Amino acid sequence: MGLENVRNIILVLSGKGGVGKSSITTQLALTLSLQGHTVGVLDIDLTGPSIPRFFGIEEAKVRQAPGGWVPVDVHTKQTLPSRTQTNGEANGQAGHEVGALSCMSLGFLLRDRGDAVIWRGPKKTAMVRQFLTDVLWPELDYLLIDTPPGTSDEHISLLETLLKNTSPTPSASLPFLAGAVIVTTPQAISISDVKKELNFCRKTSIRVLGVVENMAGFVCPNCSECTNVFSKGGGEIMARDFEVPFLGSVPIDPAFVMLVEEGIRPQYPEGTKIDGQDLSRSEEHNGDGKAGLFVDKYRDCSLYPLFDGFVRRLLQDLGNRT
Ligand SMILES: Nc1ncnc2c1ncn2[C@@H]1O[C@H](COP(=O)(O)OP(=O)(O)OP(=O)(O)O)[C@@H](O)[C@H]1O
Ligand code: SF4
Repeated sequence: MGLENVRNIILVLSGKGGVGKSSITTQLALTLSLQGHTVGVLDIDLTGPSIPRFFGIEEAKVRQAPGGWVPVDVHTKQTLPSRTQTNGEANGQAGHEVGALSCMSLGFLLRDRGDAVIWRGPKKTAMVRQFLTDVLWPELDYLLIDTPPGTSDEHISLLETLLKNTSPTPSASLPFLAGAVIVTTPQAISISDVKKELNFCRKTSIRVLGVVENMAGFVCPNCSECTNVFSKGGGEIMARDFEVPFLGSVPIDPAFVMLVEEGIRPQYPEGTKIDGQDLSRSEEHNGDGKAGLFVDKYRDCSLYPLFDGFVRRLLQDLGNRT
């Protein structure tokens, strides 16, 4: 079984496509790594494997070893230089310890990036099983599984295989199926879809670790304003109704898109604040294009402080089992 080196498994689910599930998975993984944990990401969104694009490693190829596939390293364990805050105080660290991050996705196995995957149920089922059993993960604190939207053949085979090979409690030697993070957007349609996802978790006894409401507002690239484009708060109300934790709202940040698309380090106008946190930094950065580590640039993104908070809350709930 390819999961024997994994301590905790977290699923990322969404009721419908395009709500930002893969971008949330990416940011949860980067944040866990920035908190010093060793992380893996398994992308089983077979019809739209986008995780390699988010990490900027689309050209990477997975190596076949005698026991299975060797996942691609997004970055290794290392120390990044510490950041200096705008108030001039160093953050108190000699450096920032970052845990290793590796990734497996069908995207690495397709001959051409544009190749479409049009498979029937049995082939999808076989592929998901193979991804769960044949990937040679290194020792991982957390494995995040990015799933396709909705509740599909992939989900059923994923759960069948996982429930056989994981433990529902953190005490056993098997990986702990910690639960699921559910991603939604504020629009009503996506919220009604996500209710189906919450019901799916109830029926399958998957613990909901939290709901994230993505694209809840817009960070203006010209001024320090974050505007709520859609009505905010639907995700929180729904989480309350279902008695599951609400992790928080994530605004649309054009700087995050530029980071993913162009590899450009996020920069914000003086005084930009999100949830009261000042994002301006005293350091001057030039546009360093594709060069430089993705995780290092992500530290400057407005969304990182939010995810840092989400992950801390989530791990506290889980009892920080690493
Ligand atoms: N908070 C955000 N700020 C800026 N861009 C975002 C944000 N969330 C998502 N995006 C962008 O929206 C697009 C869709 O996001 P993503 O691919 O994560 O959605 P998805 O739910 O995984 O989609 P699918 O189900 O089709 O795979 C991506 O280009 C992503 O960069
Ligand atoms: S929020 Fe203000 S600065 Fe930003 S685009 Fe709108 S009007 Fe312009």
